[in-house]
Amino acid sequence: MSKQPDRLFAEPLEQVPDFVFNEDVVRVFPDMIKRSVPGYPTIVENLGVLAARFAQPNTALYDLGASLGAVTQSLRRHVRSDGCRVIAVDNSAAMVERCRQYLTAQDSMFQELLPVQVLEADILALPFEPASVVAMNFTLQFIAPEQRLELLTRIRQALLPGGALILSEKLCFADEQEQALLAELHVDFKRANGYSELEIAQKRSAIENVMRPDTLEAHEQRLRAAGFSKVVPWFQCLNFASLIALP
Ligand SMILES: Nc1ncnc2c1ncn2[C@@H]1O[C@H](C[S@+](CC[C@H]([NH3+])C(=O)[O-])CC(=O)[O-])[C@@H](O)[C@H]1O
Ligand SMILES: O=C(O)C(=O)Cc1ccccc1
Repeated sequence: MSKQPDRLFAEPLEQVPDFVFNEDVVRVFPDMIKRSVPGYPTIVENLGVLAARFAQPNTALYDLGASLGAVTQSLRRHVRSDGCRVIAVDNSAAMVERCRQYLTAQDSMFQELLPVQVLEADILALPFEPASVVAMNFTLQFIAPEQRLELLTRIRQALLPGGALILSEKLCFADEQEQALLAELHVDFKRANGYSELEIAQKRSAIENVMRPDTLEAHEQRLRAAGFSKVVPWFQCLNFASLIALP
């Protein structure tokens, strides 16, 4: 399970292809996400702490768009409720294969971890079991905008009273000046983490057609339309934020 530095966009590409979660991305993903998403380690660790408050005995905890299972591992480190199990879902075969290897490694290092099931599936086509916690850590932004409300509505219907959806996303901003400042500060963050101007520019064109951020206000409105009664932002670092949505 070698972890390599992300150099995917280091050399000039004649045409930058759309970003896909393939084997090349899997090999560098832990490095890529840490160097690209300000606050990512803090969000992942605290997601487990937050989840422990909402988790209820004998229920499912979902990690939707689990990638390599960083959130699943955090849930398993922090949630102590009896009879809970984690269902990690991702539609990238390459991610799922490596995620299973990481979770097997976690199992061999710790005792009495929550049982976990890793599903290779499209979350848009997945029937949800009753759940006390649903985590979507930077996944909704990759779902086609016109499908987001229906997905959130199905998640809301699966959530048990007292449970929560924890939703982390890259944000955009209606105010031009705020948008420009936070986008520039995000580029500064990437530079400070060793990405070149070329890497930053090529990555930007790779993700522009596949990752579509919303404003905080759009998230709040849509979560309410999906049936959530309360939306509580608990973290923001530059243009990346995480929200707790209560049923
Ligand atoms: N329709 C879909 N169904 C299932 N999975 C999907 C779908 N669309 C995209 N994905 C998956 O969602 C994940 C998004 S990454 C999540 C990081 C992780 N949560 C982390 O906390 O480390 C975010 C990022 O790379 O910025 C990828 O693994 C996709 O394959
Ligand atoms: O790199 C970026 O600019 C991002 O916004 C986040 C990201 C992180 C990992 C994969 C795709 C997008």
